[in-house]
Amino acid sequence: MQFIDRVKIKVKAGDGGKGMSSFRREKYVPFGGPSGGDGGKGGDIVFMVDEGKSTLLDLRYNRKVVAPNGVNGKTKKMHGAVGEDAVIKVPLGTIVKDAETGRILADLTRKNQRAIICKGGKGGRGNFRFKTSKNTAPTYAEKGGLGEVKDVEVELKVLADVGLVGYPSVGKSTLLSVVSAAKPEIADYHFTTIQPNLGMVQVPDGRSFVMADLPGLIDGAAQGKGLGHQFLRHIERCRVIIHVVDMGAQDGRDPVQDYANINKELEEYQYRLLERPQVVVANKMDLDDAEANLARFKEAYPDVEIYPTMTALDEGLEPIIYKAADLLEVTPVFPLYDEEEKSEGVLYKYEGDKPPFKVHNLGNGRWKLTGEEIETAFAMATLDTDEGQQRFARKMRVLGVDSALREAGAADGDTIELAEFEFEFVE
Ligand SMILES: Nc1nc2c(ncn2[C@@H]2O[C@H](COP(=O)(O)OP(=O)(O)OP(=O)(O)O)[C@@H](O)[C@H]2O)c(=O)[nH]1
Ligand SMILES: [Mg+2]
Repeated sequence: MQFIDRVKIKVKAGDGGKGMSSFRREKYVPFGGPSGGDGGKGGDIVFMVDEGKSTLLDLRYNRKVVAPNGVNGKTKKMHGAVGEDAVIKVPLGTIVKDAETGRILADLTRKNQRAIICKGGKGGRGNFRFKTSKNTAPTYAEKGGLGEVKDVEVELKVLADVGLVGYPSVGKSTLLSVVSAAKPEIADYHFTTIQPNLGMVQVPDGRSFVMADLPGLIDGAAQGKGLGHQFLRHIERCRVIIHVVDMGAQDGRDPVQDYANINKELEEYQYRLLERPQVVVANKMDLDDAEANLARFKEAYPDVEIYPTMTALDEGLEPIIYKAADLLEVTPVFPLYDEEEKSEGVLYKYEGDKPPFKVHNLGNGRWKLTGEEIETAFAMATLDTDEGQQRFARKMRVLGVDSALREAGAADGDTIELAEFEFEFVE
């Protein structure tokens, strides 16, 4: 599940300090030689991976980053101090492009990776450097070099960190709408949400993460009921789950049972989603039976930490945001893609669990892929951003199908079944 977070910023490396022009003046040394020191180098603009970050939110508030200049050279051959590098910390998977040319300046895919995006200007040389046998008293000293300036586009293909899970109409979309700027559709009928919505959540202490509002689950989802597989698949990439339970128990539902049922579906699904850390939310505490239901819930699950909320009234959400951020810090980062897997585009792997995909060998190296879940597979990687849809429509390439056909020895007109395939988006 991905969407694109993109910020344009201006960056400027520090200018080099001026070289000094001066002469030694000492007692008993009437004509001292040149003694002007070199200027310091200007600071570089460095982008660096910080695994603690998952969004580019900081950059939105700081659109111009300037590294300090080098200090001018001094007398007595003393160098000016070097300007410190300005280090811009970004999440793993960030790409830095030149905004004018679109050229990729850095693709930050490794832990602690650093990339110099703008070089600081060189320090100018002081006049003592220009002393020669012919000119023993040069007055000339160099100016410092200018620091590079660039407009850069910083781009991150974001994976959702936190996913909202629960039965339909428990208030998942409402929760996302309150804690982020996202505007998902909210309504009192089931399955209002059929595609994930993503929002950026900012924790008051400065941390931030991406939250996905997912379609509601129902009993039997793990067996594929009610588009269950499609919906559960979205959760695979979320590191932390916010499990929302409706304590109002409308529609004759029982929150105690609901909680167990949803966890059962998570457990039965192939990637053992139940092992993801959960924040359990008791929503709709404003409704009549909610208190009594919550008491029963606590009795049934004395070990479960539960957060009571009235999401629609924006009550009780802050502790949930903190808790989710804390859990993210101790939950491993899902790698965006491995080094080897990376080609020009981002490579996605889809492993089918339902009916395998069928490849119809049309001959002449052409083939057609069909299967119930193909759309889901593609949507999973593109998500429903406008940009994603366009990419989806125009620039996708499925890999490995030719070799699968070859291996199976499929003649023209034959159809083979495929359990998994890889695809990538090509720029
Ligand atoms: N009384 C009350 N109603 C709430 C609260 N939070 C949400 N609701 C209402 O519950 C209904 C469903 O809310 P949604 O946020 O659309 O629920 P959802 O879980 O996203 O539902 P699906 O997308 O269908 O899975 C809406 O009418 C909300 O206004 C709350 O704290 N109290
Ligand atoms: Mg919804």
